[in-house]
Amino acid sequence: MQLSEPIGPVDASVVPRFAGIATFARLPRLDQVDRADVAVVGVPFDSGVSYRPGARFGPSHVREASRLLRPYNPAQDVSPFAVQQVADAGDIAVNPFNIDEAVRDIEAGALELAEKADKIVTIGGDHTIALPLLRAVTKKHGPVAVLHFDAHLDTWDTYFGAPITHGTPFRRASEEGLIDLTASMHVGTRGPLYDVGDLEDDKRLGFAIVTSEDIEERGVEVAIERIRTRIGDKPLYISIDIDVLDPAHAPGTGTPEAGGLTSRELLRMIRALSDRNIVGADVVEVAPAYDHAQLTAVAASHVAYDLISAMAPRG
Ligand SMILES: N=C(N)NCCCC(=O)O
Ligand SMILES: [Zn+2]
Ligand SMILES: [Zn+2]
Repeated sequence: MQLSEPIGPVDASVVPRFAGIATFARLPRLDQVDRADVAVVGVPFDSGVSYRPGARFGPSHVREASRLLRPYNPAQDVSPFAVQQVADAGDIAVNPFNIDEAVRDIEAGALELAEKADKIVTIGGDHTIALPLLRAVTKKHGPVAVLHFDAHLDTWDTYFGAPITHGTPFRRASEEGLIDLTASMHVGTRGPLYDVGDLEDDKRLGFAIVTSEDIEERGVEVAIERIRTRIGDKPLYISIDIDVLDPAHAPGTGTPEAGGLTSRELLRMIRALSDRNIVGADVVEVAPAYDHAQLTAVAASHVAYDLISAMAPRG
């Protein structure tokens, strides 16, 4: 925690929210506050995608859409920028032509940032980046419970022989022992797979699953109960692929799947985690070229805001 009062966002009643350079939620930059309880960092990398490219433009698009966020979050009864120092750490900019080098540099960038920030909320970028982010966060916390919101499993083995892609981060992370597989789960999965073996492989790794259909059939409350029981009080890393939302709520993404969650359902699940031990989070796969009226970026910025709110100290 900081000794002095946190420096909050630019006051929208003094400087109109559409003015000035966009940091996340108009927060100070990390170099303006020295250190932070929570740093928001962009990773503009999308060389791991299997379909539509463009998530490299995600961080700046989400920052633009985050101008409208306000300082008090009634859904969690917390002022997330007043009870902890939150700052924008800019981007970890990496080589778009060399995935191995990029992944090494994302991990190094996250480790360097962790010296100045207790927790990191990363805006992607494609889902490949979850692998180096997990490598970094587990250096401090050991294996973490991973709560993975996504239409996809992202535990496939390889694509075109490539082991590090946006469809494989949780396979590699499982193999490396980064994930506490007794406490991890996918939420919101749906849509066509390659083979029934995809699900068998995933189960063998040890993930539990709450599908989009489960949520439709049994409701969000039941899903929340299952999530809370599964993760317990383990150090928790939350990885949110924005394509967990239905394309109606998040069209701006690279591998959209019909039949997904509403943003209201997703936000409700995140808000139910404010008493858990969240050690880091990412929001990935926002691809502005397919977005309309900032629909996807507004959803992603609110998701990041509620993650930061859920990280805030209480009482
Ligand atoms: N991580 C995301 N968004 N997508 C993975 C899709 C893998 C595939 O193309 O089959
Ligand atoms: Zn996905
Ligand atoms: Zn994904």
